Amino acid sequence: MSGPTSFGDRLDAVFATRGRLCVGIDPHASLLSEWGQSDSAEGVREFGLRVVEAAANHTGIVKPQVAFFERHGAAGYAALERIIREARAAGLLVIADVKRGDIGSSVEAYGEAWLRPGSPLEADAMTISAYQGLGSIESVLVAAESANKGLFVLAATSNPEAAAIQRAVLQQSSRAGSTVAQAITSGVIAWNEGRADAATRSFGSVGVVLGATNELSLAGIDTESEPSRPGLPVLAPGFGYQGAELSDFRRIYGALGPGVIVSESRSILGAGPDGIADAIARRADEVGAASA
Ligand SMILES: O=C(O)c1cc(=O)[nH]c(=O)n1[C@@H]1O[C@H](COP(=O)(O)O)[C@@H](O)[C@H]1O
Repeated sequence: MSGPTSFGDRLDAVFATRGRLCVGIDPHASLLSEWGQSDSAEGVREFGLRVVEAAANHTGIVKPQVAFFERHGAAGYAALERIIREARAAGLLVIADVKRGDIGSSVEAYGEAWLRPGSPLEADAMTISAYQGLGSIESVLVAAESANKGLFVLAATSNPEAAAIQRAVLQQSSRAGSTVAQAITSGVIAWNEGRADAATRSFGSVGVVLGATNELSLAGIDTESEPSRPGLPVLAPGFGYQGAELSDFRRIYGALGPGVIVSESRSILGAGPDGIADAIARRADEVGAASA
């Protein structure tokens, strides 16, 4: 096949060739110290490049968490630019974990920062928040689609505080009676189904974040019905450090399993610079077995 490939199709190819483990690049101050790096822009850069090198040999997806780079201001951003560039050059799919959200032209500018081809921070996908309404991120949905980029919209996140808002039931709109998480997920599925070439895509280019620690049925997420077409990409943090067990993968995600990206940060990064490659290789095997 020639020509540019949609994010969903690239994700499908990565799943097939490199598996579904995503390594989070979260240079916490405590980890930097364990890794023998200073808590500085240089330290986060060296940490990130080391993770990229190890990930490129054993898995297909990385997710830098922008907050840990933003702590170091402009120099932190320069470090992140380099890490993203090297990760993409090594063939990794990069999900920028930025959790942006705003309205109209403001959110459109966030989309340009992280997804526009040629932007210094260009990634393959970004995390985004639609709590101002799914319509508030329409401009980014459109821009991502035309640039063959991906989005992961927060739906049912892994943190315990999220339930009160994400499980709240909508009073108005065409999705009245749905939970917030369910309405966001249905809206994302509808968007993917509405693309002109949807029938030929294995996965849509827009996914949702569904934390593995969340009780998804209480959030109104349907994990039992036939999967949507194209399939729904699901970014799944919560395994590892936050306590969810890979042995529960099927129970948690059910029919959504084929689209799930297992994302872990501290549980892998804690292996340190000398153990990181083995830790990624081992976890990638475990994720492959649990999701097979
Ligand atoms: O969007 C995310 O990646 C995310 C969503 C969510 O619901 N929960 C969640 O923990 N995350 C991110 O996933 C990473 C989890 O890190 P660990 O708990 O160390 O595996 C952090 O970068 C979080 O910001």
